[in-house]
Amino acid sequence: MDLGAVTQRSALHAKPSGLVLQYGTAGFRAHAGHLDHIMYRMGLLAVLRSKQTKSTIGVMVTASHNPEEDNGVKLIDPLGEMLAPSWEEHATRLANAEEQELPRELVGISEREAVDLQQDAFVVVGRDTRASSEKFSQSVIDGVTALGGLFHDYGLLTTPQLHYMVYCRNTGGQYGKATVEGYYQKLSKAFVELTKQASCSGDEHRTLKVDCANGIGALKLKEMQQYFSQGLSVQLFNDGTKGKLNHLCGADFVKSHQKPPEGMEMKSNERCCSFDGDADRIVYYYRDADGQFHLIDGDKIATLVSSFLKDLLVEIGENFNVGVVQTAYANGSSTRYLQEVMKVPVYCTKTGVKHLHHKAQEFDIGVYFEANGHGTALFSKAVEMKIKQLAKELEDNKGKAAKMLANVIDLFNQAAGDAISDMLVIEAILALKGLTAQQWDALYRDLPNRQLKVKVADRRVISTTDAERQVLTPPGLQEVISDLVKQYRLSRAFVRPSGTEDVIRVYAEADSQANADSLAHEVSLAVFQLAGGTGERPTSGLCG
Ligand SMILES: CC(=O)N[C@H]1[C@@H](OP(=O)(O)O)O[C@H](CO)[C@@H](O)[C@@H]1O
Ligand SMILES: [Mg+2]
Repeated sequence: MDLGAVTQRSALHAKPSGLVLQYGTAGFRAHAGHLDHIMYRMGLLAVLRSKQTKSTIGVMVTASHNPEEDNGVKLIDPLGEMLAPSWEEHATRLANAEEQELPRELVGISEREAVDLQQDAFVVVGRDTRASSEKFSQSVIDGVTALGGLFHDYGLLTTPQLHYMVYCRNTGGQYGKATVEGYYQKLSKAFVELTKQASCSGDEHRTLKVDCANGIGALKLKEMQQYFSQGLSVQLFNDGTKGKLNHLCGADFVKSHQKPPEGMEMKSNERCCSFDGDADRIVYYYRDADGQFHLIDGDKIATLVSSFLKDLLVEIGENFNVGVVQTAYANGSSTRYLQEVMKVPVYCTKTGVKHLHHKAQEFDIGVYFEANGHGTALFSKAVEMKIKQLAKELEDNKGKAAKMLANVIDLFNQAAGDAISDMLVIEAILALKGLTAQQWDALYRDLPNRQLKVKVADRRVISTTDAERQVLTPPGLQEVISDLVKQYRLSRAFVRPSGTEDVIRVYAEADSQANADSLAHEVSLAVFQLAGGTGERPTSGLCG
């Protein structure tokens, strides 16, 4: 390791004194002014991880749905997955080390992780459309080359596209070609094949309105649309030509405010969807004939997808085990519908896609979605091979179903939740089933719910268990929450420290919106009192 080069260059990427950042649920995120040294150091860390795993590692520069002024960075592990937890700790240590400590930290990580320093390293880099992202990707590359690593800079990519590239590169091209063109072709081919099988009753040429959050999704969807235009026309809004990234638009805005994005013209009963700023989340929505807005979130996407997959499995007569993975934020109605009506086993994990992804890998077919629209479906290798073989062998309706399944497998991005891939999956399913957005929405009715945020002096005072549904500390808080919940019908509430913001998140649901709001408010007050709230006491009627 040429530690001289590391030190020399680190002076060009100086750490602001006193700044402490943590590798959280989605890597590092902060105001862009605080991040240059982090980028450089993540380039260094990616080299060590690449040497240790003898694989290509990804580094994505993005802050997803956060404001334009922020930025962030995360590492992508060999199979397109989020960075392993023990390396998250290394990332945090490296990020916070003083400059003169850097060489020692790098040696320490290499020793602890038994990194073979003679091994070559290869890192792929991608970035979103933020003004600071281009310069930051250069800082990452500075870190990579300081440790002698080789790299490929993909430039502008959606986050899931970079996950896909990493996965392709580390599986010898079996998963697909590791180019943007390869991604477009693989997904579009599967989509066009699928929609050819649809009877297209009524809606001969399908159209969809897409709010791209003024982000990278707009650029990539514009490039890609010619590949799938046979099966779907997309009309892009908030494409970045005028508006500001994530400002009053995008999947996070629509989900948390439960209203349409600015800048989109919605006619009644038109199917619309929103991506977030790095295009790894998607939510759908429509306005009914009375002008009322209806959100179709990640829970309903998981329901649509798993019911479609189950029907196809019944048709071909295969009894694979299908599981759905959610977090505590999943609407109670969705969990009940999946378990009681669809008879699908449902599991709850901690928030953050890495937890859902790992759980989903335990099934033959694992479908996972966060309520906010981040998710995908995973198919075990054995299942994938079996289905692709059946698609060749079976005939008639069974053969048709097996071919559909084979195409759906290719259409999902199994490396990560992906707004573009999920959009095409959903559009194909709706076309094949002849469903309108309203009919999809009518599968079950969401329980009214409310999310709030509470500021506390130190959010680590709240610890949780049972997939974040129960509070362990501070003492007494869980009892208060349980008592409050008992005072409402069909109610549920939990609190947890956010992994991406310095707040405690409060979630409540109940039989009416007024009751969900009131329960969320009372729980917020309990958090404020028992967990060291700062600033103003929570007032009722606040939307988190
Ligand atoms: C309630 C909620 O939506 N939480 C989000 C948010 O995490 P927090 O730990 O709640 O801040 O950001 C994560 C990363 O994007 C995402 O995975 C997660 O679902
Ligand atoms: Mg995102």
